[in-house]
Amino acid sequence: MSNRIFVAIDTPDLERARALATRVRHHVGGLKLGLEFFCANGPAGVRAMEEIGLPVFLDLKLHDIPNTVAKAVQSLAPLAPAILTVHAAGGRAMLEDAKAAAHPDTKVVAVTMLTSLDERDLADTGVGGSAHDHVMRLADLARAAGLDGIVCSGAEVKAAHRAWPKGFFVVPGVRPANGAAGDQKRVVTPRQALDDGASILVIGRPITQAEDPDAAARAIEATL
Ligand SMILES: O=c1ccn([C@@H]2O[C@H](COP(=O)(O)O)[C@@H](O)[C@H]2O)c(=O)[nH]1
Repeated sequence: MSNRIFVAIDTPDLERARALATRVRHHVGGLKLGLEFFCANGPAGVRAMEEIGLPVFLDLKLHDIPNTVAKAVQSLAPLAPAILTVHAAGGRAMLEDAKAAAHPDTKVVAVTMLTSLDERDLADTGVGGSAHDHVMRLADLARAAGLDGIVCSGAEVKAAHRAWPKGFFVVPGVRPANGAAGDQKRVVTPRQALDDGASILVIGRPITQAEDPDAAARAIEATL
């Protein structure tokens, strides 16, 4: 994949999503559709976005008992997304069953620790220790369960890549130098994330909220 930016199309409005994706399509390598889009538009919306001709990453962060997640992944298989997310915290059986139920061409990746969280948030959920250790633990679990890779922040990707050289590493929480972090707490620049081993970068608001999304995507691409 020559362009490793997946633009996060976070809107419930299909027409806006289509317009945005069409506008930036020459400066990104794929489209990331998340819960906001999927809850509003469902599989038909995903198919409409696939027509734009870029790989689609379905970021649904599935997390439930193994049987429920496996059935959900099975229902999504006809869409054959390039990438699909589940939560690593669902445990080994859930991860194994999700991978087994997915379309064979879909990379199933496990969300480790959301980039909007820091160590204080982690402690609030009853998990002690560092973000680094938590991500590494969940990365080990994802690998043992046969997944293709993980979602982590740029702060952990170097260590995760070293421990899992063949893993696929999705890095959100990416901001151009001096870009507004918004609700993201573990943030790195696109260049840093790639240098440290990211397979793809997920970038939303720095592109989609820019006055000229096409120019913003082009400017980020130029830094890579
Ligand atoms: O840990 C995670 C996992 C997923 N995301 C998603 O990535 C984008 C980021 O959007 P920005 O506007 O660039 O902040 C968004 O769709 C999240 O759902 C994440 O941010 N962190």
